[in-house]
Amino acid sequence: MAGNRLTTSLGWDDGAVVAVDQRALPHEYRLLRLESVEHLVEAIRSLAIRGAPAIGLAGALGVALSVWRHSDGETVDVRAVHHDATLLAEARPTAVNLRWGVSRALRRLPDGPEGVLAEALAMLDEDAATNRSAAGRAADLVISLTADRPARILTHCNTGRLATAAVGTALGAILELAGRGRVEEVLVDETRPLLQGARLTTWELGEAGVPHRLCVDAAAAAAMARGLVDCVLVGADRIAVNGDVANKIGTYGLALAAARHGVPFIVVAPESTCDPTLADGSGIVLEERGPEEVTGFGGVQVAPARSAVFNPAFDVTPAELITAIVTERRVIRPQGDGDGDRGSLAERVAAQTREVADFPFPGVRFQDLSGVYAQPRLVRDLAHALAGAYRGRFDHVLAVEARGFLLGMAVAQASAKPLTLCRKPGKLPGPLHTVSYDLEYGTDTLQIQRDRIPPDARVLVVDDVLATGGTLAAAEKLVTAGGGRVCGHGVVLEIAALAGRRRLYPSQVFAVHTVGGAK
Ligand SMILES: CSC[C@@H](O)[C@@H](O)C(=O)COP(=O)(O)O
Repeated sequence: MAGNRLTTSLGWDDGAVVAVDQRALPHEYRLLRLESVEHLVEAIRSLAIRGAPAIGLAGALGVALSVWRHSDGETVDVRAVHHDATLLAEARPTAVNLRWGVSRALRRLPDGPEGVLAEALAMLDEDAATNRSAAGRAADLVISLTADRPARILTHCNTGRLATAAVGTALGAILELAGRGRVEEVLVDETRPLLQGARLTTWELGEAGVPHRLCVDAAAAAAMARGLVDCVLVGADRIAVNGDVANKIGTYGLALAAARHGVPFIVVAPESTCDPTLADGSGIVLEERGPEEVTGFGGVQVAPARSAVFNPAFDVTPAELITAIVTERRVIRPQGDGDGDRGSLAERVAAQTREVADFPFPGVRFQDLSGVYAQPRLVRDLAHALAGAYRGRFDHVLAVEARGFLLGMAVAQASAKPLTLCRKPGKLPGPLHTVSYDLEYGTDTLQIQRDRIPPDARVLVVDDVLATGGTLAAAEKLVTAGGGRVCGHGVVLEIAALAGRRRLYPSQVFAVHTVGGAK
């Protein structure tokens, strides 16, 4: 088969498993023809075939190979097949997909070689459909959680077509986003020690023409701190019932950094990666690999000979650090799932917003967001969306009294930036900056303390509703009076008919949800 290209990362060819040799990429595209279970097991152990979905499919094809080898046309040596199945299932311990693939193919043993092979090939087709569905769902979620512009995405390891039978999981979602014009750049962790990111993900992104930059694993947290990442997308090797996720070593550190910087952390995986037997991640066996993967680099010994080595291939990310797990069937919110979590952020806001006629004065249609504040996860997602819209462009949050305080605090926490309160008269001890302005109904005055916002600070102004823009324009004047600079305004709801956006021009406005008219 050498010289040919497979349309998938692995398949079946006349009594043999064929697979792209992922050890040789990106320098050489080499195909393996594996005619014995022993060779297939070795290919899985040595990461010639790798990635949870791909090794699951390899396990199923391996059972087909075993039945093929141990059949005389009339009967199958069932003992020998079960022996091979055990070897296959134990080739690597962490990805539950491997056992899933082996046992699913084994269930067709009574149907003989053709039945088992048909099952394995059906699983390849299913994986393609699974990839498409999960990738589309994850892309929708990323768009709903990030600002209305192409996203900067960080990914780890390789979760693309090499790791699956089709477009991939997390990388599939990235390609889907790129197809929708929603990717500015992908930061690719090199993924020490075996460099699946540097060798394989960059290769796949290059072939797909998606802009990307490679970084050392240790640069990921710094990239988030510098506001270069809007979202982290990774795959998984095993997902416990509570949402703890095992994935390539380094994933846990990424999740910690993402939580620190308010960056959404999304896992994309097939349902076959979910392990219903494990209540949480503490029971996941984490593969430890040989010391030579760490002591050397590119075939050159870099550490002193016989250095002791700690080389776990995977880690477990606790559910509490994960924004969402997306499969082909569902979006799981490990921190809690409720009706309010479904749909885009704008739809969720719309569902929780009530318009009240003639309040507080006749002729005014009041937008009551009380329902929004009653949904803690919605507030968290709003805060991440507002902070994400200006990521890397602000170092201070200003919240406007009164309902803006609720949101401003959440944005300050999500972005780890200091918060200043912009208050009505008589609430703050001086010295103060004061501005009076016209309201949609009447006039009002706002104040901030003079020493709160450092000179030259880049300030994100947060409020719940943008109506005429009078309040936010006044808040902007207070910021500039203190020597600061407004980088933009963030609101949950914009009433377009009142043209507040025009009043604030040229300052940028990010609104999660817009309603047409209200007066
Ligand atoms: C769609 S692949 C998902 C995971 O399997 C992937 O992120 C990963 O950790 C792979 O590890 P590997 O050791 O390369 O098999």
